[in-house]
Amino acid sequence: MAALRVSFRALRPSSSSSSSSNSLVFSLVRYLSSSSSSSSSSSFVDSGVNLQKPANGVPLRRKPNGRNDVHWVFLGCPGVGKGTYASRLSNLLGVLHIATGDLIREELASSGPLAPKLAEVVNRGKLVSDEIVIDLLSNRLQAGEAKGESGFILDGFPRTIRQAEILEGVIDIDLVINLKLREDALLAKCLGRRICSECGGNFNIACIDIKGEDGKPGIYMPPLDPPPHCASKLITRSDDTEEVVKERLRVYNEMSQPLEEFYRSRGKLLEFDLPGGIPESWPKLLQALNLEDHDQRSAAA
Ligand SMILES: Nc1ncnc2c1ncn2[C@@H]1O[C@H](COP(=O)(O)OP(=O)(O)O)[C@@H](O)[C@H]1O
Repeated sequence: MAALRVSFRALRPSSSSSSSSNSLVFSLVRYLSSSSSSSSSSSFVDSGVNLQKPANGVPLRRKPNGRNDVHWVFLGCPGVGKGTYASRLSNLLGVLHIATGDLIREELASSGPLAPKLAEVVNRGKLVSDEIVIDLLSNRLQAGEAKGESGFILDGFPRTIRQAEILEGVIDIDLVINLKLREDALLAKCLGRRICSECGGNFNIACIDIKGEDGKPGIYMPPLDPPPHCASKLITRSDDTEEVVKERLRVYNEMSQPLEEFYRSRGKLLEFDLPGGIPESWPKLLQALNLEDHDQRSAAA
């Protein structure tokens, strides 16, 4: 994606001291071993209804060097588009996008000592242990910090209350965006997912067109087609089979309510119902976050 410029219509000053990524790295590990929990919450965002705007503007902190220092989390079912929107937002804001699913897949591809154990868990649609996920996340943050990276959007973490408690104990998460999509579209979205084995680009060949009925609105999500040079190199994730996706959806639904409540009760949850595909949803998500994408506006002009 081309570099994007962004204007912040509503900046809030930093409201509480938050640990640096460095202390997060070590604290994550320390917290895991002590397994204690604490919450350092400061309420930035009203608990939400659909498309509710943060009452006081989106919680962005601008560092003296002009970089943004956001600590955001994306929640949402498999197939909802967490990766797509987290990646777009991280480009827009100039912060890291860290997807624990990607970290796990990198570990799987490395054929390291953890790979066989991970493959067995992931390919059954189960959750990897908190210990392993936190270890991978800590390593990623540590590598990022060595390169001077700061600010992040987490995608796929936390997934359990324990992970949320550990994270909350070590860093002040500003905002949790909970993406939602009707159940009947999720399976199709997962099964339509394709990755270019060469460039790593993510595409979706599913065309979802669900008509409205009984007063419920329909939804149209066009495919996200690969460019011609990727079309012959598409692969499917090994856990995107119908059986495994159904298990992942079941596991997600089991864990999601307490997780949502965890963040709702801290005033950090922004609920966002996807109204359709990317062209329809992206501008509305930006609107809900009180952000502007200049490139998109000039492209539309
Ligand atoms: N935070 C996490 N805790 C435990 N397991 C995880 C976590 N994040 C990812 N995983 C594992 O990686 C798999 C793929 O995750 P992800 O790429 O986020 O896909 P999706 O959201 O579509 O299920 C999950 O099914 C799970 O096995």
